[in-house]
Parts: sequence; C-alpha cells; structure tokens
Amino acid sequence: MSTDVTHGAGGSGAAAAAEEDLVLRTSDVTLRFGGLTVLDKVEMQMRRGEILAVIGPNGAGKTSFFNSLTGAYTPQEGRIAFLPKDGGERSLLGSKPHLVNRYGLARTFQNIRLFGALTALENVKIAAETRLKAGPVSIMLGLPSARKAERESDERSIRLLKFVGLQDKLNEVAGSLCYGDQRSLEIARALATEPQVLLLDEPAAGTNPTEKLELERLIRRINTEMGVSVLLIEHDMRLVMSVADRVMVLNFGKKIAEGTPSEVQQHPAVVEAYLGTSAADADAVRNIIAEQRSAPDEESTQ
Ligand SMILES: Nc1ncnc2c1ncn2[C@@H]1O[C@H](COP(=O)(O)OP(=O)(O)OP(=O)(O)O)[C@@H](O)[C@H]1O
Repeated sequence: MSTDVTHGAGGSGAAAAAEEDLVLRTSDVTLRFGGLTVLDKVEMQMRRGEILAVIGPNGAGKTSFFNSLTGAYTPQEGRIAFLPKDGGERSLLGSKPHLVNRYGLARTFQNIRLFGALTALENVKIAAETRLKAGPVSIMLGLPSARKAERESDERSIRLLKFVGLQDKLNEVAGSLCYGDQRSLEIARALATEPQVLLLDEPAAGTNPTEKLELERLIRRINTEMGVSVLLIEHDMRLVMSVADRVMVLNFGKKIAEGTPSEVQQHPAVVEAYLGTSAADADAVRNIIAEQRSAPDEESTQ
C-alpha cells in the first residue's frame, strides 16, 4: 500500500512541522517480528501541547508503535526522539521503559495494570514516589527533608485522584473499583510521574457512554489544565473525532494518512482501510462530525 499522507490544514508538512515546537519525532521506525513487518518506516511529528490520535484497524501496529516509543519494543531501524520542554533531544530507541518514564513519557495499557490489592491512593503514591527528590537513605533515616518530600507526594497523589474524579474512593482497593474508575486510576497513576507526554492505549475500551463522556472531558483537562501532550490510541471514533487535534492513521504497519479529524475521515485510504469499504460506515463518521459541529462545545468555553 502506498503512503498517502494528508497533512494538516495550513499546509503543514514534514518541513513545516520540523520548524514547529515538537515534543516527539520518529522517522523510519521499522519493527519486525520474524518475517512479519509490524511497523514500516513510520514517521511522526507530535507537536508540544497537542492531542494526537493514532487510529487504524485491528493489528495495524498501534500498540507496537506505543511499545516502541516507551521502550518495551526496540525497532530494528529508525529514530525516536523526545524533545523535552527545557531543551535538548533524547533518543528513546531501545531505552529501558523506566528511563523513558523518567525522561517524561507515561502510558496506560490496553489491559489495565494496577496493583489490585492496594488502595487507589497507594497505587498513585507508588508512582508519585518515583519523582521524590529525597534519596533512599534520607527516607530510611526519616530526615525532615525526606518527610517533607513524602508529605508533598501524598498531597499530590490526593490532588490527582480528585482531578480524575476519584476523591471519594481514595481508600478503596483498586481491584474492587468499577471498570471506568480503574481506567481513571490508571490515568492518575501515569500523571503522578509528571509526564510531558501521556500515552493512552484505548482508554475508552469497555467503558459505558457516561464514562466515555467523562473520559473525553478528562483528556481535555489533562491537556489544557496540566499542559500535557496526549498521544491517544482509540477505536471509538466519536471520542477520537471530538477530542483529537490531529489524527494519524496506521494500516498494516504503515502510516496511510495524517491530518485534522475532518481531513482524515474524508481521506479515501482511511475510509477504505479503517471505516470499511461500505459507504454507510463512512457516512456514520461524517454524521458524527456534523453533529459535533452543530453542538455547542462546553469545554472550549471554560
Ligand atoms: N511481541 C510480538 N510478537 C509477535 N508479533 C507481535 C508482537 N506484538 C505485536 N505483534 C503483531 O504485530 C501486529 C500489530 O499488533 P498491534 O497490537 O501493534 O496492533 P494494534 O493496531 O494495536 O491492534 P489492536 O487495535 O487490535 O490492539 C499484529 O499482527 C501482532 O500480532
């Protein structure tokens, strides 16, 4: 399949994006498992502060791409660069996941991975403590500086749980929370590591319509109130079209399109690859866009 890329409005292509304030940049990322090419020369420029969605049919390579960005997989070819806000550039290719997290990328998983027997607060505190300035010796000795750092990290964990709407469930055991709350907790835990980029892998999977709306608001607030760039894998087209600034489409490991939600949903390769070949499917997505345009946007007025 040819790489047929639609760029965002205003003629932003690779050259234009290179001059922009980028937070993540990949080029020619190629990942193989045996004879199977899972990612094929994937190029991405993610702008600082944007919500970028990665969509594509099952098996397109979306999670493999996340795994490559976060150090779980090491692509055989290509470059992956993180551009922190304080300047410089770090190669992430082949970095260990905990280092990628320390640099400033945090992720959630398709299958929720919490400590089920610990409380919501304990789950977040464990993540927050990775950012503690005090060393293990001063913590062991209970030095005032260590106690202060721990107190601050506790307070931050509680604030984060409030932020995601779990203020009444701080002391509930994670395993006993409903599915939507577990998703929120996973997001709070990722945020506790103070990321510059948050990668969400299918956060809407298994959530009900009310939870989806809450998730949509939460993603926007993470982006606008915390200033975190969000990279989102999602199958729920309504959520993607509503929340994403831009969308990148993978199919069989290749990027086949990129642009604003409305540009991408009209792209013939996307309609064919992702929405199915039926005109009815394509129309369904167009209707979603039309509905959203006519509905007042509460969030944007806040
Ligand atoms: N560790 C691995 N070993 C072998 N093959 C793998 C491995 N990880 C992923 N793959 C293969 O890579 C391809 C892409 O899988 P991936 O999970 O990245 O797709 P996806 O777009 O996230 O799919 P979905 O939407 O279903 O989650 C699939 O064919 C998958 O079987």
